[in-house]
Amino acid sequence: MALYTRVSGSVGVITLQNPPVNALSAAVRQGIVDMMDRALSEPEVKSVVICGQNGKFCGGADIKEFGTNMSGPALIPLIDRIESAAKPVVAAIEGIALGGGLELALGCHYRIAHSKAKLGLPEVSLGLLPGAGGTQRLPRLISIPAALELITTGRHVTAAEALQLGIVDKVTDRNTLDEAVKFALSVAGKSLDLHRISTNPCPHPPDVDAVFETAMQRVRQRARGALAPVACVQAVRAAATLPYAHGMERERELFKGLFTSGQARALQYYFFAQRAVGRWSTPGGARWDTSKPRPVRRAAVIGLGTMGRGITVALAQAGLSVVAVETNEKQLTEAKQGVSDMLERGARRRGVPPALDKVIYSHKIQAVADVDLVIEAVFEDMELKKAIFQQLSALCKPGTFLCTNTSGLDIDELAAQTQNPELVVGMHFFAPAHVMKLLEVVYGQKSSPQAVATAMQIGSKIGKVSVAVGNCRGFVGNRILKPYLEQAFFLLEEGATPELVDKVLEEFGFAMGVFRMSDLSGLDVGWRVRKAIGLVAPEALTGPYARVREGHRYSPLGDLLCEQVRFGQKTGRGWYQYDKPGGRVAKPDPWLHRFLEEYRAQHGLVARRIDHQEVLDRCLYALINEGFRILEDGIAAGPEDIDVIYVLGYGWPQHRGGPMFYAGMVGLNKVLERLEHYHQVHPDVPNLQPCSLLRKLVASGSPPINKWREVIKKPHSQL
Ligand SMILES: CC/C=C\C=C\CC(=O)SCCNC(=O)CCNC(=O)[C@H](O)C(C)(C)COP(=O)(O)OP(=O)(O)OC[C@H]1O[C@@H](n2cnc3c(N)ncnc32)[C@H](O)[C@@H]1OP(=O)(O)O
Repeated sequence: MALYTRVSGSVGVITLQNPPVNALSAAVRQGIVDMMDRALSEPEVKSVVICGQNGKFCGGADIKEFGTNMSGPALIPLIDRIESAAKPVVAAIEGIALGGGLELALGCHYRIAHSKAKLGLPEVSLGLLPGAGGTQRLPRLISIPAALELITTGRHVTAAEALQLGIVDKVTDRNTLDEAVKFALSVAGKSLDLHRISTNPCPHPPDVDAVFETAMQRVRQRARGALAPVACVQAVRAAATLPYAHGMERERELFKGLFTSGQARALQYYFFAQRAVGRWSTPGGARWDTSKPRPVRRAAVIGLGTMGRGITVALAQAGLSVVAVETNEKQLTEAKQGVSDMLERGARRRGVPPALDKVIYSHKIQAVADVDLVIEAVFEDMELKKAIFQQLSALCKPGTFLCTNTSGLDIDELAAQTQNPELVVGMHFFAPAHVMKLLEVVYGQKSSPQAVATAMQIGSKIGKVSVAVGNCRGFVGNRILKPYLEQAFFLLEEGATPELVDKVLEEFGFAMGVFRMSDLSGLDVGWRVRKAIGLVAPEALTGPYARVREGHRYSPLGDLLCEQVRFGQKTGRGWYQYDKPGGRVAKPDPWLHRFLEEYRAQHGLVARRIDHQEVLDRCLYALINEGFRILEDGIAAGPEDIDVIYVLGYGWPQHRGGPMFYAGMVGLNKVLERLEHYHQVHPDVPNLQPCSLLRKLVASGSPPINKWREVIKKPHSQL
């Protein structure tokens, strides 16, 4: 709803009231209409101010209303009514003016913002475009190139940048409402002709066609199949080429197309999923709302390889004091330089002083004695990690949380090395650790609720989306990755090439196909893990057992490449070739094609033509099937956890919501039917055998994703 008050005798103040972000629900829209009528009809009122309750102007349309039978006044006529009012209307922007909230402000004649406010049109990240005149008013106000950039990226701008761009008229450090009222008094009775943005012409750059062509190329490249960014460019083009009324028609038409799209549903699901993962729970009954984190002032990082350096930077940038330990003197010297460079680069980008003084370096593990939390980030070797956990347990002050950045080793085995296993949790970062938004917080059998809560809180403090998951080999992300990789290898054995598989996955929207990704992250990483668990044959096997492990089909292709020191980009050769070690541009490699032919001949495999659909089906459905197993095992509390992990950590396209959401979109019965088919063709591949939770869901009538937890019936259900 909206509240109306009169201040200073002649200013009508309309306050939007809809916590937590004053979203434009039906009740708020109705409130604005009613209060505007009142303000315009009271003869004593000479000007109007619109503001939001609790220091937030407006977070835009109420996303929870999308997909329901929307009632109440429509936003476009409401904004038009404000703009055409005969009395000046001033938006007093505190906190946020986003999406429909900024569009509402653009309908006002003036905008005053607090210096800490953020403004933006982020609809593109919800699969939409600004559909209440934003695509037509913003270019008229700030120019086509600037509007294109903001609308196609959804970027939030600071009040200072908004002032520079011309989005707001004034920025204040004082009480925004008081300033807006003063301003409203000063403009009462003045002509509003130049302040009705929709009546102004859209300023044309001389090379307008080139501007749109470049913008379209850029969004198509970045969008990887997403519809909204493309529609945003088309809508802004309408502002540049059509009169306002026709531009609005075009905006409405494009908005309608997006609003009902699967992509918009997926992105809106993903928006809420990212928030839902914060309401974590464990099968033991620990929960986000009953577990209190302990404050962490000083942390330590053990091991300053690539991951340890990134973690150090992430912690220091968030203001934590860090003791960075590396026992190898040469590595320590390099790490000091590397961490300092990263901190300086990050500080330059963010316009703040570098947090160099937050990091103390040491080559002695004893330096951790006084910290509140340690993150071990040494080489992925269980024996080495065990030894370190024994040392940490003896050296650290009582109560220090001991965390490991392992990407898949057993947390309980590490916890068992310590005197206080309840203090041990996994904190699995993704490379580069100071950049990637994802953190898997892995609880073991004995992890205390406080340890989980503390790791989750550190995650949010350093800007990560943290997901609490159970302990199993590979946790959630790497466990799901395994059957996906496995299918990709099998497809090569059967006749595909890395180029074909990658092309299909990239067309689906993955940031990178599986083989290009593997070359980037290094083939040797998985090889070492496979060796440690006894999957890699000590010498080249031939005959029927060469491609079988533990009674199931196994592809040694990755191992064979590693034996040739083809580790990917770092060695200049992997599934592709690169112009030099460390090169980035993947080129098809005739050597690899010959190698595959010889391999097939050696193992009596006959290459067949593999179509795109089969590549997609087998890679994605094997992955999704493992996702259902993870839910069944209670390793993830709900499908949102898996989806957020896969989007943020593994390049799954956001506009497809995540693998579990995608399964629901495709239809669970179709996923089941395809898995049954492929398992029949490949009975020696257990990962293709449909999991019983998937069967159970289909038998329950394939409920929507927000009802899956009722079928899973795990104790830590949150939905
Ligand atoms: C003809 C059609 C006309 C107009 C169409 C207009 C389209 C739009 O306006 S679409 C909406 C555009 N707005 C946004 O995209 C903003 C989305 N929100 C955010 O980015 C952030 O929430 C934030 C506003 C920057 C606040 O961030 P933070 O302080 O970190 O809090 P959160 O945890 O993110 O949010 C708190 C709480 O609020 C819920 N929420 C936020 N925005 C909305 C919204 N627009 N509608 C409904 N609910 C919203 C959010 O989900 C959180 O609640 P949970 O219960 O925890 O999920």
